[in-house]
Amino acid sequence: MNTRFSDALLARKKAGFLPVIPDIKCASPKEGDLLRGRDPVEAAKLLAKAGAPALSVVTEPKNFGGSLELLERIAAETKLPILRKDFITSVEDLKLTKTCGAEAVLLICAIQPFPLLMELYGEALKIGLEPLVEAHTKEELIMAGKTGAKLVGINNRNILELEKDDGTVYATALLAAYKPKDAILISESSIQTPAQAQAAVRAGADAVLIGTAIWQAENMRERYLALSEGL
Ligand SMILES: O=P(O)(O)OC[C@@H](O)[C@@H](O)c1c[nH]c2ccccc12
Repeated sequence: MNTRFSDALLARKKAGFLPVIPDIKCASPKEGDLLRGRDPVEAAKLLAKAGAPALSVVTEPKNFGGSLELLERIAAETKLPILRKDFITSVEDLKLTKTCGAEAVLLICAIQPFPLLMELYGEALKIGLEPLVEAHTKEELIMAGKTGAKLVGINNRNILELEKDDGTVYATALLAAYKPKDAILISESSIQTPAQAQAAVRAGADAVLIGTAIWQAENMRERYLALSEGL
């Protein structure tokens, strides 16, 4: 039996760590190439060894340099529950997500009307994927609640601007009060320091999702460990 994505986060929290989900992201529209010669599969393995309870893999190719092949390789080689991060808008895409070995899938409120979001949410569950419903505004969080989401993300940046804006964890602090009751909350994007990760948790997040700050570190393992401290 594979571990569920959300259970892995809660287990890490119980063990006394701040659950940090590393985002395996090859490039960012804001920062450009993030790999700087590193192999993303090796980096995923290194972060798994450092204690990451779960991973996120961005598969969008044009702006983020990802691929489904990358997802497949990381799922096979790390055995961790993986979230597929992309701009998913069809049931077909959900099926592919499962085939490639993901446990969870990102559904972004901002990119689809509510009926489609609802359909994708239901289909994801049927296929055996845990949906992470991502919001950036109060309205979107309320929309996430209406889907019945148990796993909710607050994106501190605006994904519609391809995250070129400067987000701050303040977005999590402002919006956390509107999260669906009993949902597990993940604060995503623009978290750079241990203090910011801790601030997101104080604001109500159960876990944080961090890409750029880990990739920009000279020593990814050390940066990962520093961000996970202090629960
Ligand atoms: O690199 P950062 O600022 O730590 O952010 C990671 C992640 O949250 C961000 O890349 C992201 C959030 N939602 C997305 C949807 C698609 C692609 C990427 C994303």
